[in-house]
Amino acid sequence: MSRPYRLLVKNAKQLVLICKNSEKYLTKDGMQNLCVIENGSVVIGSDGLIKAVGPAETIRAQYAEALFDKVIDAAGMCVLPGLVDAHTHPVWAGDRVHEFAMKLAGATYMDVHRAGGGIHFTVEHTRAAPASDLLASLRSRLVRMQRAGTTLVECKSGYGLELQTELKMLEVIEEARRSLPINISATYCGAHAVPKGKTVVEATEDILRVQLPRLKERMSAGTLRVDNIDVFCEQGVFDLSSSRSILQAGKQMGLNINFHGDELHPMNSAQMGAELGALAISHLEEVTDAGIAAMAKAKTAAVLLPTTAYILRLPQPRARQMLDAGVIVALGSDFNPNAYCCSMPIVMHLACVNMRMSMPEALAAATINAAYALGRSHTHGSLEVNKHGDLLLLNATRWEHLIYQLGGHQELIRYVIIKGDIVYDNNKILDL
Ligand SMILES: N=CN[C@@H](CCC(=O)O)C(=O)O
Ligand SMILES: [Zn+2]
Repeated sequence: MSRPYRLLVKNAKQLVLICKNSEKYLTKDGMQNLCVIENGSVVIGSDGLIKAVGPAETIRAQYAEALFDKVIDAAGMCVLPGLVDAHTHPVWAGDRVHEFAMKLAGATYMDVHRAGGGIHFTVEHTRAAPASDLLASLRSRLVRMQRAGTTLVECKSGYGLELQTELKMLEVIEEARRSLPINISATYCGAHAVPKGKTVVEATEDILRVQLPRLKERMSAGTLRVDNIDVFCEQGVFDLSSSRSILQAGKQMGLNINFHGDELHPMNSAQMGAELGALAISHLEEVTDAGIAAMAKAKTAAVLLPTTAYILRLPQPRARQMLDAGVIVALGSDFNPNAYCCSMPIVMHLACVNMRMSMPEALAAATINAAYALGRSHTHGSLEVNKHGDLLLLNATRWEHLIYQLGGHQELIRYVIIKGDIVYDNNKILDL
């Protein structure tokens, strides 16, 4: 018989709870003043949920008689909630390393896209790839993210642009969800680009009349779980009105609206998303002041993606204006063949240096606010009783080292824990 408690992590130099009053998200001062306990412990039950967090002395007294499957002495270490990556495109075949060279030589994202590269290149390879290959590469990407501290990740389809391949991608995501410990939020992104040979109107019709109805059947039958609907709302891709009709149709099916907006051109995507009750909008490099105000009012999260602006040499999203206006700011890696980054610690570092966020703001954005953007902040994003026991242990006495040491997360992260189980032990890997 299993013992009543799965894990005790005791005596952490810093135990970073993020928040402690069941906040669904943090804004403004709440993001600056994270809840941190010096010398703390956390208890995870056999159901994988957090049973207690607090000062080490208090937990020691309360759990003096308890039995634990495992005890980790975290003296000299920091404990943080597992990181949440709110935006990724991790299912695809065919890398685009050749395009990186083109972009370094001056080609823009849309130059490459119009020349038949970019998303179209990946679509061609992903359509041709067997599901087993897509699953194998997805697994290794997710394991890589997990090693960098991510315990909940959003995963999009969107390199099929027709029913069969979009379903193939969502099935691969579903299989990963069933077979890997990492938590997944699945997103249907059939409107990621207008497929070759179709107009926007035809592509929109195909999504509304063919793809979404089939998806609805599969969701009702319980063979596919999809959480969010996404569209690339952009000049030369899906315009405002086609984006609106696709997002509305998804919402009617019970999906959360969570889409790409105002990336390369100001499209008024933010205002449209706020009006539709979008849970999140990603990118926002070109969002207007009115868009920022609308998102703050509607509690629509802004998922900022520092790797995109960095790699494409775009203007940075105006994080400071959004934060000052009270927008719920979250972060994502945007892992995709254009931006090959699996590491949320690197994303937080870029957010601090290039977008002028503070370290506490970046950590809040990569935990509780990213969980909010995925509709999961009641279960993830902070170390609070009854939430999932997903955490990281750092070989450092201050948590800020995770952001400060650019690219140092591989050495810093000692353990990654999901629902009380150790899913990554740095010492064991290094011993191999
Ligand atoms: N902007 C649209 N989609 C992706 C890029 C996808 C790709 O280039 O394959 C993004 O979020 O950056
Ligand atoms: Zn994206």
